[in-house]
Amino acid sequence: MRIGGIDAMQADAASGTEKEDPTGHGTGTGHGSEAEHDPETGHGTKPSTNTPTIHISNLTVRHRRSIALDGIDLDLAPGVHGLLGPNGAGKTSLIRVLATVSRPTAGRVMLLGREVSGHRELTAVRRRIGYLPQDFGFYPGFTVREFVAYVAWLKEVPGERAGAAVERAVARVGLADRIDAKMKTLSGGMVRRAGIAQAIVNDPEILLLDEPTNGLDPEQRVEFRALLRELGTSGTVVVSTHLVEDVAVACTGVTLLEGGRVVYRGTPESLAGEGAADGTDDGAGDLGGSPAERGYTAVLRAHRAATSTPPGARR
Ligand SMILES: Nc1ncnc2c1ncn2[C@@H]1O[C@H](COP(=O)(O)OP(=O)(O)OP(=O)(O)O)[C@@H](O)[C@H]1O
Repeated sequence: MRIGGIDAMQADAASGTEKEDPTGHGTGTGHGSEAEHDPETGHGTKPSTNTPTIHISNLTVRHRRSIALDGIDLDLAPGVHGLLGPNGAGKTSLIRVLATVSRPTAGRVMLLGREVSGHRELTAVRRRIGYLPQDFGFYPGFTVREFVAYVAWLKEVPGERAGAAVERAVARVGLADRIDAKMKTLSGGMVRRAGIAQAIVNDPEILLLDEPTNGLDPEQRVEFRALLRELGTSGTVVVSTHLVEDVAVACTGVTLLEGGRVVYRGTPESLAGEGAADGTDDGAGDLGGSPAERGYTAVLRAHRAATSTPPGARR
């Protein structure tokens, strides 16, 4: 059986990162191992709203000779956190470490109060995480229902709840009418929505979405923003995107990466304020840039001026 997206996974394997199953989740989700969930909710104990569910200190990720993440510190609590930054900033590298599919070169990562190092911690935490990779594989002959059910099984959603959980996740991404269609018959945007459905099927406490709105039409993007907000009320959502407007509308917090470092943290409102405070005429206004997009540009320019980094400089 051909598996879509297999090339990307082989490239990851060649780069020395952990082997993944076709959906892009790490192997060893611990299916069949001792469950540590709350029997009522299927979750572990939920952290209080202000407790960081993600704690990162001095995180470094190196890919051969390039440094993707350069000793970053980050604490994220429940809410929706937009991860912005130019191409190569390190967004995907960060999300992959948080999803436990690639290992840091150095530093400390704590997810849901657990240090993610040994196999036991990995299997326990993976059940409570949802992950949409930038490119994910799937069996083209699977229906949407089978694809999402497969991930529900990997995540150890109890059998008696799995069927309803799959239908709910698929409905939440607006694919209910295609639930029994084969994956290979879906459009690119629909495949992306099926990918989001598999990421939320276990009602994750940490949800990691790498460019989730890629390929979605404008109507779906608007609906997806509403879903993001809803998901952020019960968990910690990290969304990597180039669409600053998605962050402005749907996120409670913004983290901007450049060159593997955190160069800005704030709210969508404070980011928009950076654009107004900048005062330089960059032409973005003439071209219809929104306040948040002008803020994004202003922060990057200020950072580059301070560090004398030319735009697009390679590390
Ligand atoms: N498998 C790999 N092998 C070698 N270098 C890599 C690999 N993956 C990422 N890199 C490098 O690490 C850096 C960060 O890449 P990453 O994909 O994390 O950035 P990004 O912010 O997600 O970029 P984009 O917005 O283009 O998706 C880049 O310099 C990239 O070339």
